Amino acid sequence: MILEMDCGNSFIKWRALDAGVAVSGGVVDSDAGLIAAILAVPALCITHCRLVSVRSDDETSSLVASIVTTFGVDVQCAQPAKAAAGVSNGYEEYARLGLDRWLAVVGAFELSRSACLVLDFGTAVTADFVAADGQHLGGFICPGMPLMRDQLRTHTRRIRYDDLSAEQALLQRTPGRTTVEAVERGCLLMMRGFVLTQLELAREYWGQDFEVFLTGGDAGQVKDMLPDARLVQDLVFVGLAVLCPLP
Ligand SMILES: Nc1ncnc2c1ncn2[C@@H]1O[C@H](COP(=O)(O)OP(=O)(O)OP(=O)(O)O)[C@@H](O)[C@H]1O
Ligand SMILES: CC(C)(CO)[C@@H](O)C(=O)NCCC(=O)O
Ligand SMILES: [K+]
Repeated sequence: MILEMDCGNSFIKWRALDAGVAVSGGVVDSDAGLIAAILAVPALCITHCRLVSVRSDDETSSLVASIVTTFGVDVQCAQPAKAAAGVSNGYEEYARLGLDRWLAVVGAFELSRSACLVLDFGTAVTADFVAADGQHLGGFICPGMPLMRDQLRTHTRRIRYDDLSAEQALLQRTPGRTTVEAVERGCLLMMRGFVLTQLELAREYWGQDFEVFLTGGDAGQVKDMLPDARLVQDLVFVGLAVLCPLP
């Protein structure tokens, strides 16, 4: 079985594949939580492991060490590249492009073989543009919902509310009549506005001739704006499998 992990800034997403099929997986918020979650699944026999991390080298090495010790397997870590799988990295310094973005772009191009706009709604929101010939043009990074709401909560005196009322507030998009509604809906509209500007740019480049890929925890909050977009929650894993093939 292959164990694969996507180590983001807030969460680690993991899953175990048996003959290419996901047999278990989850989302955890710490290394210890990850090991515990995997050990809690009966009859998981991990033989190979691959991961992508946007964390610091120290944090990533420490996670790799825990996996090696606990499961006795080698760990392949996705590495930056100037070009791979038909995609050319568009960054001036290719190694500075976030590896999750690089894998998502490789995954999207693998699935579409056409021009694509890749939108990731995680802790940060990112957009990446890939032309039909595989040239990555670059992209945009801005705060996602978790960062936007935390900035407001941290830097104001009177914005305070709990997670449950936040969830409730997002069920509608009319102007907020409570603080929680005003903040949650305001941040959501920022994110949705971002989507519109990215679409506008993609249309300037490619007309109607491109595919939109959505991924990340908050992708569901914009899906209705893009009926033709492909919501691929495991897009980073698609790219990871392309760049770190395992038997
Ligand atoms: N099952 C889930 N687990 C964790 N977060 C979720 C889940 N479903 C939705 N979310 C939302 O997704 C967002 C986090 O997205 P995601 O997990 O893609 O990012 P991340 O790994 O924290 O960050 P990044 O990949 O950008 O470094 C949060 O706003 C969270 O509320
Ligand atoms: C932007 C994030 C945080 C999104 O997860 C990640 O891709 C990252 O840390 N990137 C490095 C900076 C860059 O991509 O230019
Ligand atoms: K991500």
